[in-house]
Amino acid sequence: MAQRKEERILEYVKQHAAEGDPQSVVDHIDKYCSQKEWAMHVGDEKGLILDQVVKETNPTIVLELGTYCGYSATRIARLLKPGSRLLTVEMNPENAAVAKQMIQFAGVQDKVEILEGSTEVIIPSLKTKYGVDRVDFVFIDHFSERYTADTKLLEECQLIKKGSVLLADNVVFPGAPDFLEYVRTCGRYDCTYYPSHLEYSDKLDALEKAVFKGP
Ligand SMILES: O=c1[nH]cnc2c(O)cc(-c3ccc(F)cc3)c(Cl)c12
Ligand SMILES: [Mg+2]
Repeated sequence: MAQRKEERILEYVKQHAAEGDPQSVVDHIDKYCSQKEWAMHVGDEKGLILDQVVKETNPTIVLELGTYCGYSATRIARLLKPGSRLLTVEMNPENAAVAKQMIQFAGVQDKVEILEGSTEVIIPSLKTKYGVDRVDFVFIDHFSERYTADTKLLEECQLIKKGSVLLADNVVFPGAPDFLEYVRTCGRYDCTYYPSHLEYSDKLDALEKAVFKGP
């Protein structure tokens, strides 16, 4: 029996999902985490909203804050057009190791790069160290206490441009009240609220989309 829950999830996927099939990986993580062990993936219900926003944005460069086991990285990467890429930031090295294997098993490793470290250090290095000019889509799903600071950092580093889409998870549970206040009142974002439920639960949660209108 693998020691950590995240390793047990990976083991279950490797034993039951179809290798090279990202949808199968996503479906099996959802199956395991709804039936056996709850885990903080964006999940199937909010995942459908994520899918819809990714499809309507059709991004070339995606930034994800909070990789965890690679569920949403796999979910997003399966929708990306050829030549596009997803950079995902994870500060927990054990989670990054699980995510790397999950993404590899799903066969989306050519589109996904895992950046290990904290967002406040990595975001300012994206242009110089990772050759990023602008990001088209940001999935914010790390720590709600960092949502506002990292959004301001993306603006200050000129990593988002007019039309860049931010999509934040957990704006109801655990909640990100200062983030909602900021994007809804600073005057630089067009915001949309998507009510849903916490992953694998009937607790209320929601996603907030904030489209940047420019500096
Ligand atoms: O920390 C999180 N980062 C990114 N997504 C998260 C998420 O989707 C859910 C939760 C959560 C919610 C309720 C609960 F009882 C335990 C955990 C957390 Cl804590 C995070
Ligand atoms: Mg989340």
